[in-house]
Amino acid sequence: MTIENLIKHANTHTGKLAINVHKFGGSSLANSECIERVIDIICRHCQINDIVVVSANGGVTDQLFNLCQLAKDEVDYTEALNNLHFQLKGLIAELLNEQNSSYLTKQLSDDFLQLSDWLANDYKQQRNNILAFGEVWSARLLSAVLNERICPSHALDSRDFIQIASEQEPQVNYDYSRDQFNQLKQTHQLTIATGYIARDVNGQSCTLGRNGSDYSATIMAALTGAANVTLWTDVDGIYSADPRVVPAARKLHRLPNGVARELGRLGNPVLHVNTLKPLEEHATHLHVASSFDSEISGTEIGKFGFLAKQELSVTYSNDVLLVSSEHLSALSKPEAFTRFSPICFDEKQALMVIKQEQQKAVSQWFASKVGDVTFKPVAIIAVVGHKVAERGDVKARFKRALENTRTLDVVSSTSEHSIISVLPDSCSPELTNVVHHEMTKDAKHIGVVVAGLGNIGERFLSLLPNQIKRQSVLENVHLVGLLSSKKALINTDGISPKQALLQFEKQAKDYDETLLLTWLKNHPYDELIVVDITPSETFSLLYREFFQQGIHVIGANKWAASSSTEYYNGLTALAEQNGSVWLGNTTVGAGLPINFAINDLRRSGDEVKAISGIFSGTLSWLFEQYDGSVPFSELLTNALSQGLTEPDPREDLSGRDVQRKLLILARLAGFTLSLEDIECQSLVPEQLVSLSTQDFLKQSHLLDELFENQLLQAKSEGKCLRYIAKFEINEDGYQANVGLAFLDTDDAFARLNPCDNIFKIESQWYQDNPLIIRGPGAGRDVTAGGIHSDLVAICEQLSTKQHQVKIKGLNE
Ligand SMILES: NC(=O)C1=CN([C@@H]2O[C@H](COP(=O)(O)OP(=O)(O)OC[C@H]3O[C@@H](n4cnc5c(N)ncnc54)[C@H](O)[C@@H]3O)[C@@H](O)[C@H]2O)C=CC1
Ligand SMILES: N[C@@H](CC=O)C(=O)O
Repeated sequence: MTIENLIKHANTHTGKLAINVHKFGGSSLANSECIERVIDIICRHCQINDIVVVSANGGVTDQLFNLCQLAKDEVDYTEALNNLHFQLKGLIAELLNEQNSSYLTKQLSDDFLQLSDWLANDYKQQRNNILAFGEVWSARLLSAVLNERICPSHALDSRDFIQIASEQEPQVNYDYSRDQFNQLKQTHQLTIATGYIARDVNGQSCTLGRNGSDYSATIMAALTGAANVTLWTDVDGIYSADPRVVPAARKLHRLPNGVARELGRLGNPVLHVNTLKPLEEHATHLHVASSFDSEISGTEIGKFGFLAKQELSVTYSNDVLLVSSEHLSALSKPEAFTRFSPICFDEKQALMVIKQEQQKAVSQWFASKVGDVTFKPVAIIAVVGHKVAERGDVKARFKRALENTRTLDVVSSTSEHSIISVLPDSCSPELTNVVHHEMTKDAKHIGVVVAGLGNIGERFLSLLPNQIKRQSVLENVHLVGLLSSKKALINTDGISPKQALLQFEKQAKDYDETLLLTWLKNHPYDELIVVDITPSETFSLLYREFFQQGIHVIGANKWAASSSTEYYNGLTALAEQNGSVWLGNTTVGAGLPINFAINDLRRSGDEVKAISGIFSGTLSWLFEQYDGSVPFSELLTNALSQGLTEPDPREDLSGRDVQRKLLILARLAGFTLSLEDIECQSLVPEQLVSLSTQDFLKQSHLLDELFENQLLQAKSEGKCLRYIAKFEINEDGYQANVGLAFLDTDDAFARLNPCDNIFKIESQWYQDNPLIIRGPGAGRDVTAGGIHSDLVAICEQLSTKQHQVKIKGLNE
């Protein structure tokens, strides 16, 4: 959706649309290329009544700091000033047309006159005003570009409406700020507001400190009651450890509010503790997303259920101090807490752990008291997760991970969401990796969506609870979606496998493909598997979307694997490109390991020369039993009711199902062909071809005479009826066909149990004595079992797959 569409919408419905706040950090606005990306994100993700909060263009605040420092040191800053002016003029010229560019350049030049004057005469008093220029220029430029190209927009200087108590105590005066904002906000225009800056009660410019623009964004959300705040940044989410230190860190897709606050408190570089404060009393969801790849789903912070509460992460800090003093007793605990929010506090040992930057304030506090205080540099390592302090298993694992490490005996965090160990030496990357591995080694969460709840799908689901219980590799598998052709139930927090069909019956909503695809794009799982147990070609056309998102597919559905050569090759290439696993071992022979065997022969260097046999459980069941005593149509109805046939049995009788299976196997053996290359004999008479399935079943008695005649003829030659598939290579390439055959009654293909399939594989290694695979080739149990086998196989593969962390500057 582009913003133009939303403008139309906004003109009539502005009041009804929920407000979202989007914040772009400095690195996301560093140059014209980055700003173009931001504009693209705005077009795709913003509504006209949203608020965009911006930091200064990357590097500008540092340059302003530097100018202040040069002024203070009385060093000539002319060149640095000119360079900054030149850089900003260049950015304006690159992004705007001539008219707008000259207007903005003039404003910029006026600002530089003011800046020069302040630096020369009043840099101390005007320091915050000088720093504020960065955000003002950034907001002004972005707003001008949007106005020129995209939509009406206006820039606001947050100092004109955000009022805080003081720079040291940045509590917001919400009533005043909201009032001011409402007076300044223009309807039907996208608001671009400056981050990082505000004014105190005396009207002085203030800055909001580290991650100040994030704080501005959440303040804006609290002022406007926004539904979401997205922090667009240079990382694509919050990880279970700093990914620059721990390469195996996993993205935390959903963080409960309390856990996020604790991560911020312990110094997470993305989440500052102030950022979360304004949201404490609101139902606003906070997102962290990458402005460098807006399609990747980031981290969502809010209120979540069980699954998000299971997540653990590991964080450390080497910039902390152990404070010891007899005053740190129970009596002074409340005061110490109010003043310093220490990381750890142990009243029995009379010590606490604080951040290094708090040393001065703590010393001043102790100065008014009698007795000594000592500060000792230490480090901390912490495991953070929902109420971990109450989880004995987590504590035990944490202790085990620290077995060979020297620790001080202080582990009482001041939060229920962390367990902390204090280290006398700095925390090394090795230790962080060891602890992270121990805490998260079995935490890869795999979501499963099951499409098709019919004959086979239902049996697959009935086996699922026990499979999850018994197969350790399925331990972290969560059933999260159920789809039929008309209804869908998606529950990000998991659907109970035991109650799956009941919950589906009660809670499923009308199937909406757009909603489904949106959810799939943003799902919060480490891996997602779609199990396609539908007979639907339409559903198989979604595989492209799935593979584009790196989603894995288990297909019992044969459509995709037997699609045109071009489409099939495109699909397999796409899957490989995006790390998606596609398994479809039940597409041929139901649960029999035939696809697996051919794949394995090829993978290990053998060359398949011919594949033949009986590939249809349905036709095997029918012909093994059809002796003329019972009409053919009656047997067919019986096979249908046992779940042996395709939903429409003409798929079997026409030979199409067998034709598809032969194609799938030939492709697995490494040959390039398509359905048209396989000759197919249909057993469906012309007059039954175009009826609905219901009408066909009603008219199926019309099959009886045809099959009786075939049987009589076969018998007259001392033979029996079987439907055979055959692929073989010859001098011209290959030959492939499926059709009815009269076989000797003692032929290996004729002496099967009803419903059995038989596959004969001739290859370089199996020349004189072919490889034979035989067994039931259709039916609920064997097929559902085969799909479970694929599920276990995929989960095994995924358990060793490393997640690719995307961090600008690290691996991009
Ligand atoms: N019966 C057998 O022994 C074997 C069957 N298969 C394959 O298993 C698949 C399922 O077969 P059955 O369970 O017998 O079929 P069924 O007709 O009993 O059930 C099909 C299910 O798919 C759902 N569905 C149809 N179109 C859909 C769509 N576009 N989106 C979402 N759901 C959709 C239907 O609502 C229904 O729940 C077929 O592709 C079949 O070829 C594979 C191996 C063996
Ligand atoms: N109708 C099919 C079912 C499985 O694919 C068959 O009988 O082979």
